[in-house]
Amino acid sequence: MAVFTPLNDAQVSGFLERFDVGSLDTFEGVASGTENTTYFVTTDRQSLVLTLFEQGEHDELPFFVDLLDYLAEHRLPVPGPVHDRQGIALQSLAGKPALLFPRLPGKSPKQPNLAQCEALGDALGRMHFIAQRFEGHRPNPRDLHWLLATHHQVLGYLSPEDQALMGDEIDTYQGAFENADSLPQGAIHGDLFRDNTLFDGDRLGGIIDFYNGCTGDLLFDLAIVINDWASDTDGSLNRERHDALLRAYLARRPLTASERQCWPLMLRMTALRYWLSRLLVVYVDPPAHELTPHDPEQFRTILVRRIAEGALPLPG
Ligand SMILES: Nc1ncnc2c1ncn2[C@@H]1O[C@H](COP(=O)(O)OP(=O)(O)OP(=O)(O)O)[C@@H](O)[C@H]1O
Ligand SMILES: N[C@@H](CCO)C(=O)O
Repeated sequence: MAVFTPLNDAQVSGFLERFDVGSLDTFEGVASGTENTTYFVTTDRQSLVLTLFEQGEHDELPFFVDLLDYLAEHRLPVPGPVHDRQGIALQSLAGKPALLFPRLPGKSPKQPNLAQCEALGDALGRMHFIAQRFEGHRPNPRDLHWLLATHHQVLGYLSPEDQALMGDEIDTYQGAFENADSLPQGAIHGDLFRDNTLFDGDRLGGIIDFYNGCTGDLLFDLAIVINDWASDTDGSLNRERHDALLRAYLARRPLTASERQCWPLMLRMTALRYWLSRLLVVYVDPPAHELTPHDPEQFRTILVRRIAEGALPLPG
């Protein structure tokens, strides 16, 4: 369902001629994905991914290209965009902005094992370490300001208890984060769920889908990852996955005192960030296609657990 723009053989072959990647063998639309059109393309030389951008702010695409270039240059497992014969990555095809990527190996883990959690923690720690020196800038579109400005849109769909829960939480974050010492900032992925990683066995083949990438608190990114990778189905933290991921991360980038202090609340704020974004998809801005939206309740459950149980001790 992720082929919003159909392409024919002539369009794809003509497109590939702009690059030094060989000539077209086959191409097929990719069914997963919800926002962009994605094709797997094979040439006589390599496997590639062609993405056409269907929505979003197209003037932000250079930020994503620069970030992926930068991370790939630093040997992070990300798909560095292929540049054409003139050195340009960002293209146009069928009237849409288009990028060509190497196809990375592996598939997304639904239930990551401890070696996979460790591999992801290590890569994220390395990524955050070097991302602090990335010079591009894009404000975090899903930070506390966004929560404050947007949550009113869903309150009318919630029970009185959930309205109070959401409102009280946002008040708490405001009080705490606005008075906290500043947190280390850098380029962040912004949505590093399991389905945005590819694993070949225990080896991390790649981190993909950087289109929520932005400049923000590194801790925000880490909390998103822990809530997705280390939550059990009842929302509570799974100590083994939590420790495997964080031990590897902290070996690459230790947290500051201020980050350690903010950690329990950051886990709550990023849980609420997804509760809210999923509620917006369900009630306010449903997508034009028939894919089943992600369940907001899952992140309400995680939020309630984090409030009741707090964070686990950081390993080491
Ligand atoms: N470089 C790559 N290597 C291998 N597979 C890829 C690559 N890029 C994308 N894919 C595959 O294409 C799918 C869709 O890509 P992507 O996640 O970028 O699309 P999207 O429409 O933004 O989806 P989402 O719903 O995750 O936001 C991925 O789930 C993955 O299977
Ligand atoms: N990772 C998001 C969807 C893509 O932005 C979610 O689970 O709600």
